Amino acid sequence: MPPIEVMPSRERLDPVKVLELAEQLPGLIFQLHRRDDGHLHFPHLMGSGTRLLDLEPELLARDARPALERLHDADYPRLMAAIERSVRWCTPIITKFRLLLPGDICRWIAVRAQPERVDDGVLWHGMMLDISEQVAEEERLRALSDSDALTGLANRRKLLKRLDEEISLSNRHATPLSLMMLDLDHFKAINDTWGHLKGDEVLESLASCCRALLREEDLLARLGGEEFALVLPLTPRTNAERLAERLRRCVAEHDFGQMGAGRVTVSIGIAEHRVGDSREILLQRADRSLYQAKHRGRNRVEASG
Ligand SMILES: Nc1nc2c(ncn2[C@@H]2O[C@H](COP(=O)(O)OP(=O)(O)OP(=O)(O)O)[C@@H](O)[C@H]2O)c(=O)[nH]1
Repeated sequence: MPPIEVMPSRERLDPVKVLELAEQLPGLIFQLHRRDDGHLHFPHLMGSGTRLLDLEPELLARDARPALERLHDADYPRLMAAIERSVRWCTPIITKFRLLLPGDICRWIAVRAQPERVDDGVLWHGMMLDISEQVAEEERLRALSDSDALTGLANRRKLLKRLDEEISLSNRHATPLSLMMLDLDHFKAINDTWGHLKGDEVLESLASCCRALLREEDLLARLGGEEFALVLPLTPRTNAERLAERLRRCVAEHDFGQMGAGRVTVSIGIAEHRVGDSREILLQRADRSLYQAKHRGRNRVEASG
């Protein structure tokens, strides 16, 4: 048997074989040219990824627009800005974008391209790879790391992140922001009397009860155990108090199955953000209000702000 030449010398490389190999590559390799007048086209496109585009390479060799028109609306300006930055500073393009394909299919594509100045503009040598599966996995993991397994609500981590964002918006635009802390009353007794599983059901029902009364932009999170928190953007203290009273009543009147209505109650503490205060201070003030609600008899709302 003749020996297999694993790595033939460059001179003896068969150009046809090299082209065949390039066409088999997952993803695609390309050259993108930008003329000084801004016109973009792909002089070369190769690899199995060209089939994904479903556009004639000859067409794209003259004009890149049919491919660019397939970009997701939110990604088009970002990619154009990355191209312009690359032209200006001669830095590589390293980004990802969504491509909308016929049949409402959306794929995430990673691109990496090295610019080179040529006589009439800039020429990039690059590659693109379909990374939709990795992006979906990343999103799944992110959702898991941001949510509470029992109730499906946001967890403490997500709440703190969102609170930071809302505090910064409230500071910048002087818009109202309230934070609510909710804690089930005598939950230990519920567990002890009806069992831990029933306790879990109560926590899940409480989450649904609250969710039904909230706006899209409100964020309800389970901080742990029987303690919940609610971020209320654009909500002054008086409105938060009204909502808290509705939540309190909703829980007190809710029928939690075999236990009967009126056996589960919640205490609620509210604090309205004061411009300039830190996240920790807002959390402490809401906690203090909750403590007062417990101290003054439970199944009630207290606010500071
Ligand atoms: N079923 C269930 N119970 C939990 C969970 N996490 C914490 N708990 C229980 O919640 C109870 C909380 O008890 P405490 O902190 O004494 O509070 P409480 O009995 O609600 O009393 P007050 O808050 O003062 O009204 C404990 O018995 C915990 O075991 C959970 O995920 N599921």
